Amino acid sequence: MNGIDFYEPRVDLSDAPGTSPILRSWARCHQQRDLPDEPVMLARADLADRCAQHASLLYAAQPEIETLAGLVGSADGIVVLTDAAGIILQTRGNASFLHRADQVALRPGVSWAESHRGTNGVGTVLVEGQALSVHGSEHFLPRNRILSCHGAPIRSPRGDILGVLDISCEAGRLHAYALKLASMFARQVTNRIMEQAGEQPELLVFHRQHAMLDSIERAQLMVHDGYIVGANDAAIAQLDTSWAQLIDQPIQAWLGDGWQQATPDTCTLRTPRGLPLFIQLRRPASSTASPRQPDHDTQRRSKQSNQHIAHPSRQGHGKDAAIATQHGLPGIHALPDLPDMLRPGFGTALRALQGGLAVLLEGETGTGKEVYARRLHASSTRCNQPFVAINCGALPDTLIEAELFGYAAGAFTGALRQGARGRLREANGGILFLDEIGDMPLPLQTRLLRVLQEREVLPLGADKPVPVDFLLISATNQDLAQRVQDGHFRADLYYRLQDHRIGLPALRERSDLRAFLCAEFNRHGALEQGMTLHDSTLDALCAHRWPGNYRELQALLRGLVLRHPPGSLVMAEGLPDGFRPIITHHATAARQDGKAIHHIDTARHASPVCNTPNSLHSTLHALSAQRIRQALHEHSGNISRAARSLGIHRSTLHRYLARDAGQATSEGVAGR
Ligand SMILES: Nc1ncnc2c1ncn2[C@@H]1O[C@H](COP(=O)(O)OP(=O)(O)OP(=O)(O)O)[C@@H](O)[C@H]1O
Repeated sequence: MNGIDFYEPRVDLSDAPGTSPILRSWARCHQQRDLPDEPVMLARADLADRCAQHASLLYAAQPEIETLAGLVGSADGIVVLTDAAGIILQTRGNASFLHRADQVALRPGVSWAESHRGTNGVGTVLVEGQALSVHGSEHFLPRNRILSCHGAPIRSPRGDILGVLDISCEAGRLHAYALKLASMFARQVTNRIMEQAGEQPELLVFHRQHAMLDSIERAQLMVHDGYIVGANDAAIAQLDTSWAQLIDQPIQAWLGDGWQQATPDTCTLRTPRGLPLFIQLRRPASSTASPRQPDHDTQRRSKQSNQHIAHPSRQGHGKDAAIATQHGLPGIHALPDLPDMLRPGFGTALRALQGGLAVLLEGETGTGKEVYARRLHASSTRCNQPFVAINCGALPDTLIEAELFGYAAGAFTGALRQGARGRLREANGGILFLDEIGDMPLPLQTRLLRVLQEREVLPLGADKPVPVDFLLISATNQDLAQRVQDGHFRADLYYRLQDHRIGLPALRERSDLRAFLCAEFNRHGALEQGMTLHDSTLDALCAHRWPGNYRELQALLRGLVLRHPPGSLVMAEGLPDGFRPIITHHATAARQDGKAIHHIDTARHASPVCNTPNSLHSTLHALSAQRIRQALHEHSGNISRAARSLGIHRSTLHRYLARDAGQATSEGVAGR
């Protein structure tokens, strides 16, 4: 049997406790009285949510999983990928062993956290924070002793544990290289996250031996504005340091001035500690600008804002402009998807609209009323005709009449010589969308009612009305019936507008909120940048009220992606003010086929992640809050300048402030 040794599992309990990870784990399991008898598992829908949450990990790990499955599959083994809570996201490999593994619940959706499955090659790796093997009888639970497991933590470039890559096979059939393989492939996942991070930050590769620069042993550093924002474990080992000491430090402190000379061609440098290194710049921050221009952020921001402009789904949605006309744009595929709960009624709404009924969209601000109206337009037979959107709340009183109804030549001083058609006539043949209709001034309501009843417009100064043909969609975030009662809105217009009413649900009412938040986060660039929302962050986001609904969400996600370096595990403390971290000890109810089985204690299992070196550098802890406040004061609140004066990276100061705010908030709550 090539490469397979027979292994006699043995646990030497005579060893002093605490000397081996396996013994420490057994001691923990003995202490824990409520180790569950049955596997703790997620319902299928919850597993799908979990996979959406960890899409960037699954995406980055796929090549390794495929290659490894091919390797270990021939030796009757399987590859297992879990998240940082120990929940299996994916298994691949030998089909007959997959079947056997299924019998011991080594399958997607099951938690292999140590507190659920005892000592094992996933949960114990998470608690110990290191790669290790658990052979046969070393498993705490007798039923798992048919297994040999070799697990290695997958780390984010900032050192947080994102999950475990595990190779499992039958006990007694141990591949001699399994643990080394798992560790190498886990590192390769981190490397890929670093390499996939787009143009920025810069990526430096180094090693003491030239030939190793292209090997899996190569050290990698991500550098942003001269600060280290990510490292793989080979870099940590070669620099003989830890993530906590390295991250957010000036690269100069570790590699000296020589790093400035790094180019795609190999060069050499000597670190301040005298270590000679071969180094290459694998990814310059920008292909056009000099790699180390300080203005990277400006470039990044402008790239984002260009995307913002170019993204068709965001075109013409600005609420600043009172009026927007679009001819057949954007296409339906460019618009955000409708929430599931709105889909069944969409066809009816479209038929009603095309049949000439006035459609009224009601919902809080930012619930997607304009998106819905644009979808109706894009799906209608008038999709190639104009879509004229008028924000009735933003029209200046003086211009209203002329803008909406148009005017005849020479109608008033300053008027265009040839007159103006007015927006209502511009909608001719297409769709008129009256947004924030509840804010329309009363005199205008009277004129609008006449247009709707008679289907003709009388421009200012004209003596003959002009026929118009448009379909009407109105939208409001107010209680129109109440506005009528209060005398602010004409009752007859109110009834004329609502032949067909549609209520748009608030974001917080979405039943698929968790999965939706993950999907939107990925859509905003998190997938490509290897970013993951931590459980605590998702809990806080799901508990938020979202008064600004989708608009607020889009702004938040854009900010999160911009403020965190690629490969980040985004913790709740990294959320802005107002998103109070919620600590849930029984966050996810795990169900299968509708019946409750167990609670998966996500907060508890996430704790190994929280205990790993985190993003805040230790020198920052030493900086007193007062010094930070003083620096901010001295630089009039300018974060970049304050951070520079403190000698830390801007993103670090942002995270510190967010964390500080979070602490202040929870202290405030506790103090009440
Ligand atoms: N289902 C959705 N999924 C993702 N994003 C969405 C969704 N619906 C709307 N959005 C986004 O939310 C933002 C606000 O949408 P929209 O302008 O349609 O809301 P609104 O209800 O018309 O707001 P207001 O009441 O303030 O006029 C837009 O950027 C839009 O792209």
